[in-house]
Amino acid sequence: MPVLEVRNLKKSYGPVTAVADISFSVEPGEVFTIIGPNGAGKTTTLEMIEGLVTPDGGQIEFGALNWARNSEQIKVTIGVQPQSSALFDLLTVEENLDLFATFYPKSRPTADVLDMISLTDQRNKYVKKLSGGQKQRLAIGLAMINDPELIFLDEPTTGLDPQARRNIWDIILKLKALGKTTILTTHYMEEAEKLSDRVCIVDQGKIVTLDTPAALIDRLTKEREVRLTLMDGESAAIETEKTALLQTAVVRTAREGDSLRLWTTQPEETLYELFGFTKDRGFRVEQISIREMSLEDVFIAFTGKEWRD
Ligand SMILES: Nc1ncnc2c1ncn2[C@@H]1O[C@H](COP(=O)(O)OP(=O)(O)OP(=O)(O)O)[C@@H](O)[C@H]1O
Repeated sequence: MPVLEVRNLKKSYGPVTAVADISFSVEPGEVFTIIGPNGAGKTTTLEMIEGLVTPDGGQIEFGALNWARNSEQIKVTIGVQPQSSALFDLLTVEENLDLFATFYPKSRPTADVLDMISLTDQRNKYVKKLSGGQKQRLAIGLAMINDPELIFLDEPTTGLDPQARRNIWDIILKLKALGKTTILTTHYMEEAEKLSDRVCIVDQGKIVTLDTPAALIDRLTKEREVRLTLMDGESAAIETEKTALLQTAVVRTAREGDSLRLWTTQPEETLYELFGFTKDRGFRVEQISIREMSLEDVFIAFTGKEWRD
C-alpha cells in the first residue's frame, strides 16, 4: 500500500494556476523526487500535502488517513523540514532539537538525531554561528525529531557548496537505510539521479513524466548526440549536415560554424555513412565525440526548457 497517494491536486492563486492537476503515489522506503523549472508548482504541491495550504481540489491520502479526519495522526507520521530561517538563532543546536521534540507525543532521542545529521560536535553551538550547510542539516534533524515515516525536504541543498550538498545526501541515504520514505524537491539533476528511486518532472503545474531515473534516461538513450568539427570550414559542415539529415536514423541536427551536432538513433551506422561522405568529398574531420544522455537531457526533452542550477 502506498504511504502517500495524491489525486488530481489543484491550486490557484488568483489568476495564477500554481498546480493544475497532479496525481502520484509514493511507496514505503522510496526517495521520490519532484524536479521542475522555477514556478512549476513543486513547493505548492508539497505545502498542500503537508497540510499547510488548502487545495482547491483533489485528494491526499496517507494510507488510510486524510487531513479532514486524521490531522493529529498525520502530524506524528510526517516530518517537514522547516526553512532554515525558522530555526531559533539564540538557541544551540541541541536546544533547537529538544524544543521541537516537545511539540510531539513521541520523539527520537536527540543524541541519535545529532549523530544522523553529523552535528554531535556542534551540539552546543548557537544556530547563528553555524554554516549554511550545518543549518540545513539541523533543519533536516528537526524534520526527523518525531521519528516520522515520511519526510519532506524542499530543496534542502539549494545554495550549498558541493561538499555540503554531499553531506545532505548522506543523511537522505541514512534515512533510506532506516526504511523511511523521503519526498524531495531539488534543482540539481545529479542529485535527483543519484538519490531517487523515482523522479517526477513537473512543469506548469502538471506532471510531464514520472519514472525511475534509469527508465527516464533509457527512453532517450536510443538517441545519442554526435558532435563533429570539420577542418574545411563552414561550407563543408553545411554539406555534411544536409547529408546527415537524409539518414532516417538522424532525428535532428544543429550547426554552429564548422561544428555540427546531430542526434541519431543508430550512432554507428550514422558515423559509418558520414565518414563515407566526408572521405568521398575530401573533407577532414578534426574532432568527433558521442555523448551519453543524462537526466538533464531528459528534462530538456520533456519540458523544452534549459535546466537552471
Ligand atoms: N502564496 C502565493 N501567492 C500567490 N502566488 C503564489 C503563491 N505561492 C506560489 N505562487 C505562484 O504559483 C506558482 C508556483 O509556485 P511554486 O512555489 O509552487 O513553484 P516551485 O516549482 O516551487 O518554484 P521554485 O523552484 O521557484 O521554488 C508560481 O507562479 C508562484 O508565483
